Order: sequence, then C-alpha cells, then structure tokens
Amino acid sequence: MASGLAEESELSPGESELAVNPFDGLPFSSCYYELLEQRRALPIWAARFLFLEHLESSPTGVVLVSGDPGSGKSTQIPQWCAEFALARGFQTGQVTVTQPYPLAAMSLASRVADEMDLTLGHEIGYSIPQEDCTGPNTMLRFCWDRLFLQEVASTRGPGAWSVLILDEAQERSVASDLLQGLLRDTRLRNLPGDPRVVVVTDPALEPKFQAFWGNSPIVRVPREPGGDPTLAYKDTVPTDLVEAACQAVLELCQQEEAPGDVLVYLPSEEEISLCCESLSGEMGTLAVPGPPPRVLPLHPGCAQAIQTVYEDTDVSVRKIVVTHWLADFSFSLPSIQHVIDSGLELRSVYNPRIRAESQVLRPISKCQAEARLLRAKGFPPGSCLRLYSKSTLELEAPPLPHPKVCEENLSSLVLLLMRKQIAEPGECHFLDRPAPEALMRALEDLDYLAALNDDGELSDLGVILSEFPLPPELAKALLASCEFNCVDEMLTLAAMLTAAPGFTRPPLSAGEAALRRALEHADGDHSSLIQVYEAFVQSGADEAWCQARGLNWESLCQARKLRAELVELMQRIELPLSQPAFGSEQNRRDLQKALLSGYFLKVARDTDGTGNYLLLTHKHVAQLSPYCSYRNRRTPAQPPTWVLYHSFSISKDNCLCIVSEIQPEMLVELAPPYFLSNLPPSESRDLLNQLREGTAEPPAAATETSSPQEYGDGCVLQ
Ligand SMILES: Nc1ncnc2c1ncn2[C@@H]1O[C@H](COP(=O)(O)OP(=O)(O)OP(=O)(O)O)[C@@H](O)[C@H]1O
Repeated sequence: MASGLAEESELSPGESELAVNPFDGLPFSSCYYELLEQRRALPIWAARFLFLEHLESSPTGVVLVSGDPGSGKSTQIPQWCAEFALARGFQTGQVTVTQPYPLAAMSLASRVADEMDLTLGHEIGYSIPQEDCTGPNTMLRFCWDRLFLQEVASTRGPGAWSVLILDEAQERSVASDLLQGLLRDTRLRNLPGDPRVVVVTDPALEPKFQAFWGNSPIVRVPREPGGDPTLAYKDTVPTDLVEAACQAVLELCQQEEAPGDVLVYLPSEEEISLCCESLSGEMGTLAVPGPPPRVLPLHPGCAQAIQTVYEDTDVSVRKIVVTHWLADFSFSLPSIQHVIDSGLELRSVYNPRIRAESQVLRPISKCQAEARLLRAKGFPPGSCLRLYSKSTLELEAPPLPHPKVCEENLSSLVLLLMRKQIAEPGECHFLDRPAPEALMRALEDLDYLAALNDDGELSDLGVILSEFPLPPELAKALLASCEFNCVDEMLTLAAMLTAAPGFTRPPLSAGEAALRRALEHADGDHSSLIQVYEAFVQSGADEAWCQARGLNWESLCQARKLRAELVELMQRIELPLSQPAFGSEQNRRDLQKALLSGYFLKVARDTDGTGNYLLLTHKHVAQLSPYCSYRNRRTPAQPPTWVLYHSFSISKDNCLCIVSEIQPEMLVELAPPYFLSNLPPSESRDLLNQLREGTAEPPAAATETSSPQEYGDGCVLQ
C-alpha cells in the first residue's frame, strides 16, 4: 500500500532535514510544516491509515467516508488519494474530486495546493464553469460535479481517473446522485488500472449511502471532543428575518464575554446582501473596544473574494460571515464561535407539469440544522441562536436534505445520461427516483427538440446538443443560428442567458435607470442582452461602467469567458461561425428564427391586450416580469401580442422573464408540426393551425412588419 509515502509526509524538519516533496522532488517549505501541524490536529487524521487500508483492499473498489463538517474530509482525503495514486504511478490518470459548488472546488484546490506545497494550476488544479485552472501535469483536480458529469458523458475531459472522490454527497446534487447511479454496477476492480471511488458524506446520510453501496467498507471519522455550544431558540419566527439576524449580531458584538467570529445563515442571496448592507452601516457606530467587526458575504456570487473569509490577517478584528445553504457543509471556518440560524432556505424548484420554476422558501432539514449548530462547537464552546422554535424544527423540518434530482428540470441530465448510455449501455440506479412525470417531461421536451430519433434514442442532433454546457433548448437555438447565419449574436446571447441573465435587479437611482434604459433594445430583452454585452466589451470590461448602470460586473466577465468557451467548442466540432451583423433588419429576423427553433415550447400570447399572457403549452396565465423592457415603454406603445420567453416563474408573481416579440407565422414555420397538434385546445392553437393550413388572415401586427414568404426557409436541423 501507499504507506511509505504517507509516513514520509509525517516527518517534520527536525526529523529529516532532507525531506522532499514526492510530487515535485523539491524540499518541503517551512509553510508546509506549519500547515502539517494544523492537519494533524484535524479529527480525520486519526483515521488516515484505516482509510488507506480500505482504499487498497476494498472488495468493490469503493470506500465510504462519513464525518462531521470541519473534520477535515474535503482537504485530507484528496491528498491521501493522491499519495495512493502516486504509489501506483497514476496508471489510469489523475485523482478527481467532485464538488457540488464551483466556489468550493476553487477554494479547496487553493488550500490543498498550499497544504501539499505544490502549485495551483500545475500539480493541483480545478475546473469550474468558464475556468479551467489545470495543466498537463495536474495530478489532483477539484471539479464542479456537473462539469465532470458532462465530461464523462461527452468526449471532453481527461477521461479515466485513478481515484474519483465524490465529496459532499449529502448535498444530493443531481450530478453526484447520477454519477453514483452510473458507477454502482461498474465492476471497478475488473477495470484496467484498478481505479477507486470514494464517497464522502455527513453522518446523517451514512445509512442511505451504506445501503446503496452494499458491502463497501466505511471509514467513520471520530467526533471531535469539545464542548457543545449553548443553544437558544426564538419562540416565534420573526417577521423580518434580516432585522432579527442583524439585531442578534449587534447584541453578540456588544457582549465582552462572547468573543469570536459569527456565522449568520439567511435564506437567500438577496437577504445576505441586505443584512451585510445594514450591518456594515451599524458597525462603524458600534461602541465596542478595538477595531469594528468586518462583515463578509459568502454566497455563489462572491467568486474570487471567497478566500477573504478564511484569511486571518488580524485576529483582533471580529468577522461576521453572512451566508446561506452554501455553507451548510462546504465551508468550514475554524474561527467561528457563534452561529445565528434563520432555519429557512430559498430554493428554486421546477414543476414539470407546467414547465415552471418557483422559488420556494422552506425549512431547512434537521441534518442541516445540526451541521449549522456544529459550526459553533470547539474550545471554548460557542453559541447557536435559532431564529425559530424547537417545535418548528421538530414538526416542520424534514430529516434529510431534499434530493435535487426530484426538484430540477431533468432535460439536460436525461440528455447526458442517454449520451453516456450510447457508449456504455446500462441502467442508472437512482438513490431517489425522480417522479416519472419529470422524466417523461424531459423526454418529451428532448423529442420536440429533435434530440431523439423515431426509436426514442439519441439522434445525431441530440449528440451534438449534449456537447454544449447549455440547456438543450439554448443549445438548439445556437445550432439553428448556423442555419440562419447569426452565430455571432447567438453566441453572445447564449453566454448572457447563462451567466448574466438580464436586468434582474431594479436600478438604484434615477441616473442609473437612465443609463440602463439607454441599453434597452426596441426588439425586446434578448436583443437588449446582446446590446449590453457589446457595450460592456466596448467599455473595456470596465467595472465602474457596470456599477454606474447597476450591472453585475462579475457576471458579465463570466459571460465573456463562456462566450470564448463556446466559440472554441463550435470550432472543435467544426460548426460554422458568422460575421457580426447585429442591428440589421435581416439579422433581427434571423435571430428570431434561431431563438424560436429552440424556444418554441416557451411561447405565450396576450389574448385580449390586457397584459395577461396565456402560455401556449399549459393554458396558464402569466404577466411580463417587472424588469422586462416592454413594461417600461412609454404609452401608447403596447406590449406585443405574441412573445417568446426564457423562463417562467411562479413564485412571488406569475412572471415571464426575458421576453421578446415573435410572429405566429414564424412559430408555425419553425416548431415541429406534431408539437402544434399536441397543444391543448385554445384560440391560439386554432389560429396557429389555420396559419399552418394557409386559411388564416395574418394578424395585423405581423402584416405590418413581415411578409409570409419571409418565413419560408424552415430550420433544416429539425
Ligand atoms: N480554502 C481554505 N482556506 C483556508 N483554510 C481552509 C480552506 N478550506 C478548508 N480549510 C480548513 O481546513 C480544515 C478542514 O476543513 P475541511 O473542508 O477539510 O473539512 P470537512 O470535513 O470537509 O468539512 P466540510 O464538510 O464543511 O467541507 C478546516 O479547519 C478549514 O477551516
């Protein structure tokens, strides 16, 4: 086994002056030994040899690891697996660690590179959307799990691996569940190179994974000794959670006997921002000895700023970290002494019946509540204030986190699964089966998009769609843009819809609103997105330019990277690019056609001019989102009758987001005929069928701007 290496890295400078790093052959730095001391103090260190033994001899090739948050699983297991793989000469490739959140993959790679005394981007790397920080010599890679699933299913990525670590399996991300489902029947021990799989979880999920993985050995990390935090509940849930959380933080900061950093859990990113704004205002005026506390947000939008939550440059400054579900398991900050837990989470849940997303505010699971409490454990023990009652937790909280596979739109994942099964046909065992309706809906949507052939198998078009890191309808629109000669604009749109989907934040000031209005395009929200992107690039990707317009600079930078990635992908699979033509009348129509080729499932019609749009597929009524550019037009401009929308949300309001006008004739030309026949009976469907049969009078709006023959060139890809 790899114990030779494992023992070697236990040496300290006094024990061996000549100890060299086995991964790069260089002597260890003093920083390595400092971090080694910290690593040895982690609860998981005691389980090191047991883990390596099981990794060597597991009869199934799979090892389960279960331990509390902060016990050292995410940082130590990958290093031990790298030692194991090195001892076998990395015969079948690198060690890959999947993470459910890109931010965690990035942050862990940086920490592990330091702990191993290696270079980030060389021996240690990470792959997250729009950022591949790896090199030809990368032997340990942290990867967003969805990206890894995409790599496994398609032709991209490094292919084989020596050890695959599925970390944070208790988060129940769709990709992690699916990867386990695909791997369960793989006889790892019979594969070339004898690869290994490690599944890492919180103890609450241990029985479930143990039952799933049969007789695979399990390593239980002993719980850290240390006092339990004092736990307090609120009798009633406060009406204003942000205010209650701020109040609790301020009270803690004024107590001299309660030093230490504070972790605040709120339901959503919006509340995190409000809380940080409010606390930052208060901190300057707080009568506390020493420097004012530092308020830090922690959510997926924080990107590069993430390391600041770990930095300990000045221990005399108290840190207040404000976060949500992201830090339930993935971010362990040892300096935390106090936790304030709102007990709620805002999650996006997909309803396949009406193809709608809704933002659901719901109680966190008991398992998450326990993980949050444990953040305040230690010497001396800290405190945890739950902004809810004990009976709320006992009666309303589910025992375990919800499996995401039961809450997401599955069309992308079914596409990848079908792609994978072409190469290796077999069954996917679900840890929890998605509702049959969700799977059927996903298959139906893929069929309409022509991703399936007559036998229900993946078509050639489906294979190409699965190569794109985009939802199938957007990938289809991008492919259609090759037919309609507007690839340049559709690339921008695909990148913007994915990374920076629009004007979702209201402008803050009149000046900001005026600057932003200048970016709105007469043709609707999709063209506005292209216009915003082009203006952003022209500004030299200037952060101040974005700020002045209330635009998210980081999202726009992401969009730029994604666009470049998509261009590369198009070139690799030899799809044609086109010259920019944004703004011309021809380009406007081409863009509409390409969009409709992918989004014909998302069309709505205002039947009586009141702003109530009837969705064609579900007879559901919705309104334009308050941020839709058509809503801001001065009278007498009327919102369009027929629209195509990017998403439909049924949370606070019933709204269509990112909307552009279309002509029904175009829909008739571009949607598959059987889609139109399958629509539920409505006046709109009758009208479309009449148009198809050539028996309808074109609506006035359509005759004004377009002639029927303009829609004659149907999408060949269909
Ligand atoms: N990016 C980082 N920078 C600095 N320290 C870090 C970083 N990531 C982890 N650590 C530290 O490493 C230690 C072990 O954390 P680790 O993430 O390995 O625990 P874990 O058991 O995986 O917990 P979790 O389930 O919360 O991820 C903790 O003390 C943590 O503060």
